[in-house]
Amino acid sequence: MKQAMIIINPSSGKELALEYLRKVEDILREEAGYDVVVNETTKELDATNFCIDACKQEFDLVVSIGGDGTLHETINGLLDQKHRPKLGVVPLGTVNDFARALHIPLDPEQAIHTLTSSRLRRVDMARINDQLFANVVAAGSLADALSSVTSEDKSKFGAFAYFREGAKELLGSSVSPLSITHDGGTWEGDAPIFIAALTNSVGGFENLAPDAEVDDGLLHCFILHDLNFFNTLTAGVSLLLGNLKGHKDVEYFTTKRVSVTSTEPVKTNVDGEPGPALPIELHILPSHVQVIVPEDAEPEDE
Ligand SMILES: Nc1ncnc2c1ncn2[C@@H]1O[C@H](COP(=O)(O)OP(=O)(O)OP(=O)(O)O)[C@@H](O)[C@H]1O
Repeated sequence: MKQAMIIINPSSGKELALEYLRKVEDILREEAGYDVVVNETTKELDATNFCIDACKQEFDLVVSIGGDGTLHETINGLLDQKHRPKLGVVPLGTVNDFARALHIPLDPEQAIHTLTSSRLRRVDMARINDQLFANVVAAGSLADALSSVTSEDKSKFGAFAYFREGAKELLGSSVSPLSITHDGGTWEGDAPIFIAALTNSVGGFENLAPDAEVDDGLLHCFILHDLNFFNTLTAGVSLLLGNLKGHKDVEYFTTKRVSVTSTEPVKTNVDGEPGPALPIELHILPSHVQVIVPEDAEPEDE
């Protein structure tokens, strides 16, 4: 019989996570014909360890029920594994970038029904030092400011919580000396932030990297530099309009590999959570995981 593991963060989804759990179990058992194991997380890294078990025991499917934090921890269980189960996602977080990028419904009830879809999409992941990420890495003082956005603010303001925190930091015009080496050369200079995105949805802004496809085998990178008060406002407008890469103070490139170093201590943010300090090395892992997407999802599916 096919084996599915549900990894659920019971603290996500405004206390409703366990109610959704029963529905996911039912649909996987009765409609999709899986033998189902349920693992509830109680602390950081539980989701990673559960997913490692699912890989070692060659499960067919892992379903992550929770926010982007739980999803990020779950996909990290896939690191360096020979057998990688298919992935199902029931988004219960406040931003849910990964689900947005894959057109998985943000309504949990609808997302649960998607789990019976026969459509799979191969999705790129990327490696940063010794971990994986599914969505975005940001480095610089601005990235550090974004790490301080609370879940409460995210629920209240959505993507604007990041924008608000970012604008405050930019007004303080703190920059980091960065050296960024990618497939096309090296960029050196002072910048408040470097961003490498895998999908078009970053911090709930579906327009940050509109060209990024989940399976294009590329990291879409942005370096914001020379940002003063006026430029910050225009960069904000460009971000909302989806043409950030065309802004005069934004360097944009795509690459398969990129390394970022600094002569100063610089922090990073990985998939919305605090990440390792510089130096960092990123490289793309094309089509690394197969994700269940809605039957009517966009192209390039199997
Ligand atoms: N039982 C638990 N209680 C509290 N925290 C948990 C529990 N299990 C896991 N966690 C931690 O909570 C973190 C955040 O969880 P998750 O992203 O699922 O929810 P969220 O904070 O509601 O979502 P978002 O980040 O989108 O606001 C996880 O990265 C994990 O380390």
